[in-house]
Amino acid sequence: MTIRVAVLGALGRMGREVCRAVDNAPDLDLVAQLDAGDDLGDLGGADVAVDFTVPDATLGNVQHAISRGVHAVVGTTGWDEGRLDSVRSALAAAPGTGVLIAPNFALGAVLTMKFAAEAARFYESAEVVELHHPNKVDAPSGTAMRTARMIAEARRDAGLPAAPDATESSMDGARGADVDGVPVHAVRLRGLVAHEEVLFGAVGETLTLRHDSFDRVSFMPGVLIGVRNVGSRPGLTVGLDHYLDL
Ligand SMILES: NC(=O)C1=CN([C@@H]2O[C@H](COP(=O)(O)OP(=O)(O)OC[C@H]3O[C@@H](n4cnc5c(N)ncnc54)[C@H](OP(=O)(O)O)[C@@H]3O)[C@@H](O)[C@H]2O)C=CC1
Ligand SMILES: O=C(O)C1=N[C@H](C(=O)O)C[C@H](O)C1
Repeated sequence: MTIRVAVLGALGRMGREVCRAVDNAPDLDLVAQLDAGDDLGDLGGADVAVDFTVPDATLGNVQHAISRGVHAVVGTTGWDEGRLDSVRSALAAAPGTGVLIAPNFALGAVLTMKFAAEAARFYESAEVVELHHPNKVDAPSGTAMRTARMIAEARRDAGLPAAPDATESSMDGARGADVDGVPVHAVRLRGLVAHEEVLFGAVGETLTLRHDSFDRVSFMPGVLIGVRNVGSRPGLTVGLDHYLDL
């Protein structure tokens, strides 16, 4: 059966790539390409809406899709617990509808988060460095924030104390953003696409996990997994790892 797909943010860097990937998939039909200022209407009669827009717009877009019984696959960043709760409330009135929100659709990035969560309990120190193209509007990246939160949760579960840090005075920002107790540093550099390093330290050793997306095509296999499966996963799912049974 063909799945009809609407792309929101279709003129953006990710949206253009998603339109190409959907166009090239024999089992998918690209029925709507919508961008800022467009009336979302009935989303072109889509079964699934894919959202790569901006943090300020994505919640409204998802609520619009849910209100029409259209499943949603969302890569846009800027989600916090309050916004996720709004999605859950909207879904309560549309029990058959599925929403997948994933901060990163690159398989290597999903694995990096998983490996980071596994490694966290063995190390005294952990920090995250994310590196992106300079047109990115948010910092830290959604991926880095999720990685930091997964590390923090694993550290708490293992009963680890705060990582040692004797810094008494520093310039603003020098120690990065504090995400659930894990320092997260953001680099913006021409030439980059999307990259992340997770640094772990213990006495006498370090472990570095690194993932690089050199091209936005790297996100497409994950997006298509989302599009093909969201219809059979009602409710809200956060993270592509759940669709991969990791
Ligand atoms: N989960 C993942 O794997 C990935 C997630 N991302 C995230 O995806 C998002 C988009 O990234 P990127 O493509 O680089 O950004 P872009 O700025 O290139 O694209 C966003 C597009 O959305 C449009 N837009 C703005 N508001 C609306 C609206 N209300 N409805 C429809 N379209 C709208 C923008 O139009 P205009 O420019 O006119 O405002 C623009 O064309 C970011 O949050 C980014 O972090 C990025 C890569 C991978
Ligand atoms: O804006 C981007 O480019 C990216 N955004 C996502 C994020 O904030 O984590 C995913 C990836 O890092 C690329």
